[in-house]
Amino acid sequence: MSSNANIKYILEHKDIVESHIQKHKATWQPLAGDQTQQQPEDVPINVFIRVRPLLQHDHDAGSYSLVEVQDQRLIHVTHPTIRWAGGRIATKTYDADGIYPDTASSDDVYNGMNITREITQVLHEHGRELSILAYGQTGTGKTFTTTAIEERVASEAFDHAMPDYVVNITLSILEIRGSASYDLLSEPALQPVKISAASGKAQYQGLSVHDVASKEALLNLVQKGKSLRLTRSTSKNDTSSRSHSIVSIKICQRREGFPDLVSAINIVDLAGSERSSIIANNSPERVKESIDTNKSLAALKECIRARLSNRHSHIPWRSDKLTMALKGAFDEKKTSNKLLVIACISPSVLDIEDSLNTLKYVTPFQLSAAHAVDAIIRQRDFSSVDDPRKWSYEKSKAYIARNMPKISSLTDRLLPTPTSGIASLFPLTAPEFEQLCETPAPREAAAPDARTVAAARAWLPAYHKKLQDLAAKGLALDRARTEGKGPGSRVVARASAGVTQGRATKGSVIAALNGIDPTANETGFVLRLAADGKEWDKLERLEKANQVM
Ligand SMILES: Nc1ncnc2c1ncn2[C@@H]1O[C@H](COP(=O)(O)OP(=O)(O)OP(=O)(O)O)[C@@H](O)[C@H]1O
Repeated sequence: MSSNANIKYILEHKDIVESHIQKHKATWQPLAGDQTQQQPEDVPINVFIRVRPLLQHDHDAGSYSLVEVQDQRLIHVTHPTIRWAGGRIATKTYDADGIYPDTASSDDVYNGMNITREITQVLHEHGRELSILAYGQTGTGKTFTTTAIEERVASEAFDHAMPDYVVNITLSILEIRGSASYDLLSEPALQPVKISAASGKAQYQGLSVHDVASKEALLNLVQKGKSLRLTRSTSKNDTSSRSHSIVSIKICQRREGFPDLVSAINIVDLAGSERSSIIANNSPERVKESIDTNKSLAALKECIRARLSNRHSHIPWRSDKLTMALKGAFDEKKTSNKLLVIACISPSVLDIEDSLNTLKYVTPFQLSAAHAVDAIIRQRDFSSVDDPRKWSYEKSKAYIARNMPKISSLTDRLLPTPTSGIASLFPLTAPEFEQLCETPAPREAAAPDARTVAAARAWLPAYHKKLQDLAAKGLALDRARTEGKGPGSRVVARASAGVTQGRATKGSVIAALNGIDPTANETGFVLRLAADGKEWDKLERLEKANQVM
């Protein structure tokens, strides 16, 4: 089923989805006290997640939130999907070093990310580099978040400098647009910058460096430079930044008789990631831009992964301009350098695929030993009163039949003797067990009532019309392709005959929908909707009883 059709269905069935979310909430397991703590300081990367509020365009579309923040380490994202075979609602849990719900202020985020602590360390150690990187789909709050971070970093870079040292701060802002790079502070504006890799680091040709004497001067320049970033209107954001911007603040501290302390802070507002299905509907220029963006985000991921692996893997930082510019963040030799990644996500139904993609991208950047989700699975014991391992044979069998229809045919193998309980399911891992439990129960048969019959009668003409169009289109397509001799033509002809003679059955509809007509998914969705999603079986019985045909 197409993604739009899926979303439409989810929007229209908010009650079902919200009831699933409530049920899932009842199963939340709190983290043990020590697991709620921030990760230790001495890891090279920390990952944070910020959820933006629903925006006006979400409300206008009737959207709602599928994201629940449990606490500062755990977030749950519900993902309903609709297929011909039925709907499925699953909730996935992710963890991070800090998670900020839509109610969190930018100060909450800044404090939670411990940026003040990191800046103090940067200012006290020669050669240390801090990189703060905002990642996420377009329109999720990366610029909103990095702008607030820049404001506070601008003050703290001055405020937390070493006492008795003379402080000299410089600023440069680089913009990377696909394969080209520009100086956002040059005069005249937007001069190209050549980035190359030499002597183990990025070299810039044409990037201007500006002295800043105060917090205000620094912020003015940042605002001026970032206002020149390439923006376009996208479906999610009227002023979407279509480039990566890297604000680099270098701090040089001098004191007579002491070695100089030179350190750096990079604040990176990445271009929004986009899914290929969205990219495909755009102009060739936009398509290329998005492909370049996605390529550089993929290169970034490779470098971060390589940095985290314990195998001293080769770090492919030369593979892209972005990774060259952020080399310090992956430099294994500079163990005190730190990368803070903040993933920005939207809670809206409209964006759920992208939000999941963002979480899938960033959460592996944590060191797995400290993963809170792993910890929960480890700590979970099934010793509560309702411990499934202690269920009787009957209770276990009934549970499988009710909640796990996909494996109910295996019940005899799972529960081979009357003394076996659901514990026979183990050694399924806890997540596998949960996954199975999430499979929706089969629909219950109920006699069609008068309202159902009336509803079915009301939509039936539209249903027939749709099928006729579909069959005609399918036939034409097939004729053109096979001159009426291909195997598909017989299926279409049968479906078509069924339709035109008013004998459409569920089988002929599915035959017509499956693989013959390019719009089959959408049409299938219309039919499902017309049948109110749950009414298909009832309808079939009505058809059989000739009540509506
Ligand atoms: N936490 C938040 N609270 C209130 N509004 C927010 C929040 N996060 C984002 N917004 C609003 O959402 C819109 C999009 O935010 P922003 O431009 O920062 O997104 P972005 O991720 O940088 O997008 P792009 O990648 O397209 O540039 C803006 O109108 C912004 O004000």
